[in-house]
Amino acid sequence: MSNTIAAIATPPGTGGVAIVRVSGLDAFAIAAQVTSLKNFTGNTIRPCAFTTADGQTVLDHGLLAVFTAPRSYTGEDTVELNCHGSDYLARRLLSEVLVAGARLAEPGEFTKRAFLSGKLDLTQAESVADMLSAGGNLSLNLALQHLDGDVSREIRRLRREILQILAEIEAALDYPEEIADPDTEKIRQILGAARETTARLLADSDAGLLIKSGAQIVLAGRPNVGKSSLFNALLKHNRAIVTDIAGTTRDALEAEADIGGLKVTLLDTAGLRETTDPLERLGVERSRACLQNADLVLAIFDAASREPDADEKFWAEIKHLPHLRILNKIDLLEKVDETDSIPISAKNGVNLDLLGAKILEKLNLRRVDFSRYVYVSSLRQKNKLIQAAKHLEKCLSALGKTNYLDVLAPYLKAVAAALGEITGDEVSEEIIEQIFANFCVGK
Ligand SMILES: Nc1nc2c(c(=O)[nH]1)N(C=O)[C@@H](CNc1ccc(C(=O)N[C@@H](CCC(=O)O)C(=O)O)cc1)CN2
Ligand SMILES: Nc1nc2c(ncn2[C@@H]2O[C@H](COP(=O)(O)OP(=O)(O)OP(=O)(O)O)[C@@H](O)[C@H]2O)c(=O)[nH]1
Ligand SMILES: [Mg+2]
Repeated sequence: MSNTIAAIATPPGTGGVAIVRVSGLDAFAIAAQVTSLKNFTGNTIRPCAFTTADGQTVLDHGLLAVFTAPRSYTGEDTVELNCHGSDYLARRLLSEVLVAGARLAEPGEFTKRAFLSGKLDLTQAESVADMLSAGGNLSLNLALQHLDGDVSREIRRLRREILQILAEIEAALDYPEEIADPDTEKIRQILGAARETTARLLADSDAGLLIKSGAQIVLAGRPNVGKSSLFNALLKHNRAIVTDIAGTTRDALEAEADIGGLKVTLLDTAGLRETTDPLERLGVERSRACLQNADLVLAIFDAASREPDADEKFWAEIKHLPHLRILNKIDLLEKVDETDSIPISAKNGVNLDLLGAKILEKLNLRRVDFSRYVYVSSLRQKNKLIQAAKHLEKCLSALGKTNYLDVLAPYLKAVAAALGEITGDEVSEEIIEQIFANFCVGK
């Protein structure tokens, strides 16, 4: 099987430009067959003709980007055929590249090669997929932090300190005559600091995971309180039908919005009330199902039409869920005197920025600061951190009980192994396969 891989790197459909990527030992030989160029100099992009593999028929006039190993994304010789952005043309060029000797890349295989050649570590490689799915400024900055290697640097620094202690203990064990036991107090200090760092990383990982996945926010309330109006206002377009008839929304409506840089899935639901209308009742059932999966429920009340009993009944359903209380239609009031709710007017767009800030605060994302902290953002990384923290605890408790430092060695090794799996410094082939299998073709 050829070692040289190829794929279309751009999405299907019509666009300005489409890119066919080719990476591996035969990349230049293949490019010589399917282009009018014969010499390939690294870090150049040149106009040329793209042809069939037999060189007989011109298919397009485009640009060829050339990267010579190891100075490329994959670390291998790479060419990128930049053709006119036709789906057909890109697929045709890819098939000529395959005729010329490449094989189709597997999902994530370019990035996997970048990892295997040491261009990216595992947290960086994982972040490439996160860059592609970033749906707001927060998730973009989070992915970028991983891509820049900030997370790896912090994890590697921790791991180096653990390995250093391990080395000192083992040296003293191997050469008891010449090398003194390392200082217990110093070890305690280093391990204590490592415990603090892992605890901080774990505490912040929920923010990282939420930023990456985006939050599910459900708009709930009695009929006619203005759920659909707020839905439209947050989306900045009139997606949902708004009328003054109670029971307008039947099915749950779902749409993506950007709230303070956070990617959010907003769900507009049918107003919650007892009803004999079978259609409306199905809608109410759906509303209740949505509530259970919400990261946050916006519990909306109507400032102009309070119905204490009905409001209380609705509130009883919501109050045990993560929620914000919202008082809508404040434009109809002379003065707002409720302090436990966020006063807004969905219709006039009043206080929507305040609502956005409160949403971020409620989701614990208000203090996210990429310039000061790193955020673990995958369950895989988080689970490894939990393992590292567990073994660190064992080290610290053993350290309190004995002066024989060699009992620490297996725990220290386990900490280092868990940290090494995060960055990919100690990782099995199986895990690597699993990570890259989730990528798309061409990445
Ligand atoms: N056309 C194109 N655009 C792209 C990519 C790509 O592969 N091709 N990328 C793919 O995701 C991203 C950019 N990532 C890249 C990272 C490193 C190198 C690279 O050639 N690095 C060399 C040379 C560095 C240099 O000359 O300064 C190296 O690291 O040695 C290329 C792309 C986004 N845009
Ligand atoms: N004055 C005022 N009217 C509002 C405001 N928000 C919504 N309304 C009006 O309230 C009525 C109901 O609004 P909707 O957004 O359809 O309410 P809903 O909660 O989705 O209602 P259902 O789907 O029936 O449960 C409409 O006539 C809106 O124009 C507001 O902030 N101020
Ligand atoms: Mg509605």
